[in-house]
Amino acid sequence: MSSPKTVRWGILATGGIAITFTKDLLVDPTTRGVKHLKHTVVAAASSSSKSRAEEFLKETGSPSDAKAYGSYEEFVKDPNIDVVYVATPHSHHYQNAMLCLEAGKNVLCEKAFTVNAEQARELAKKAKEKTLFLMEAVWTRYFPLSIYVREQITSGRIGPVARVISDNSMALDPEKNMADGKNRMVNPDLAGGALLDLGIYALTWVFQTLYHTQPEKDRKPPKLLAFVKNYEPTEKADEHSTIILSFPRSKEAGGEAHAVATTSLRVATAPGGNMDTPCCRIQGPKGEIQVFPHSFRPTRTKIIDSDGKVEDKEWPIPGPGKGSGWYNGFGGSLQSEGEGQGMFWEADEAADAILNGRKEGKFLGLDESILIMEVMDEVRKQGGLVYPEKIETTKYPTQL
Ligand SMILES: NC(=O)C1=CN([C@@H]2O[C@H](COP(=O)(O)OP(=O)(O)OC[C@H]3O[C@@H](n4cnc5c(N)ncnc54)[C@H](OP(=O)(O)O)[C@@H]3O)[C@@H](O)[C@H]2O)C=CC1
Ligand SMILES: O=C1OC[C@@H](O)[C@H](O)[C@H]1O
Repeated sequence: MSSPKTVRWGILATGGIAITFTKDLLVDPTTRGVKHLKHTVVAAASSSSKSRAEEFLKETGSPSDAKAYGSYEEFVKDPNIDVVYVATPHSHHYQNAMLCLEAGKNVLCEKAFTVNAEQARELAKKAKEKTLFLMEAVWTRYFPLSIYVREQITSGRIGPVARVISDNSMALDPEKNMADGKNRMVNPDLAGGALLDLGIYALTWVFQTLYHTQPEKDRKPPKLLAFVKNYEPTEKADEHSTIILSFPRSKEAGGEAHAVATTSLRVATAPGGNMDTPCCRIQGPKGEIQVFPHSFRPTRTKIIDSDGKVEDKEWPIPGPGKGSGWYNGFGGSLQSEGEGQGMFWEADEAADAILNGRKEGKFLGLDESILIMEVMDEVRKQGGLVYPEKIETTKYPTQL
């Protein structure tokens, strides 16, 4: 077998998820059975200072010759970078990803892809114009667990999916943990709120089971009805959103299917850390597939056939040894020995695409990312949630 090809990553921003992702990236791919590619980190950039980027490279165990930059603009000029991982808040994705694409870099951009669908369309257009790879980093889609669930659906195990109930909620106690309103989870200037941060996963499960499993030519956008409750102290970020969706499908494909997607930063899918309640139920006439929390990093499925037979499966995330641990998304990293976070699977997909000349993600292409942004635009429209113009704009460059 030929030796593995190495893909050279640049990390844009040095916050919580950038640390977690980079540690996962540097886990030996053979520990998860990947032999044809390797990842390395050649550069990192911090908008705060060059010294922060240096500290980040040390903290993540990046190679000692990786270059530290104190400016994103300087960083994107580095000729050694094959692909940039964009790890800034949602508000900044459009400007930062556009900066990378304009500089000729492939991009893996954190979720939510952008603030609105128009920005997502502009990024897709630019990537196409420059023949570059661009993918929204919805890591969960690349979990073996997700692949298995989609295969169970397409193989007809539960019959045509009739209904999906999906929740991603975390009781973050915002008054206690985010009292000054500056935290990215509640800060309107950073496109905060449950919908874009957590709701995207509730929608991910709806879309990857009801939409992505359909043959491409049969996929149709859903109609929806939404309710949004704003977080009172800032009034411009949602504390929960509830979305009812109806997916049109041909009679042969099972006819119209329904979904309910809920998200909250006030109440939890797994209250008190109790993981026994499914975060997603995928229901068909021949049975039900249940996925257990958290919906962004699930590690258990249960399939209950209509005759009552139960298949309960655990999906441990491979290590080895010290993985990145479990990042709770608002300032802390809980180290768990032996497990990775599971972000390496999306990194493998991005690297594989780049090595093979593919321009989009296999399990989440740009059209689907754009459609999900359109759904979130509609939810915000129905709920009256508008972000500041400077982060909704498609004008590039805009100083944020
Ligand atoms: N896939 C997943 O599991 C997760 C994904 N995320 C996503 O990752 C992104 C970042 O989240 P997270 O890492 O938790 O956020 P953090 O606040 O921890 O980090 C964001 C980083 O972005 C940079 N940045 C640039 N401009 C700003 C600004 N005006 N305000 C704040 N930060 C800025 C900073 O890095 P610097 O100073 O170095 O430039 C900062 O450290 C979000 O899109 C979020 O949705 C978050 C958690 C989990
Ligand atoms: O993507 C995410 O997954 C984990 C959550 O805790 C975090 O807030 C979110 O950004």
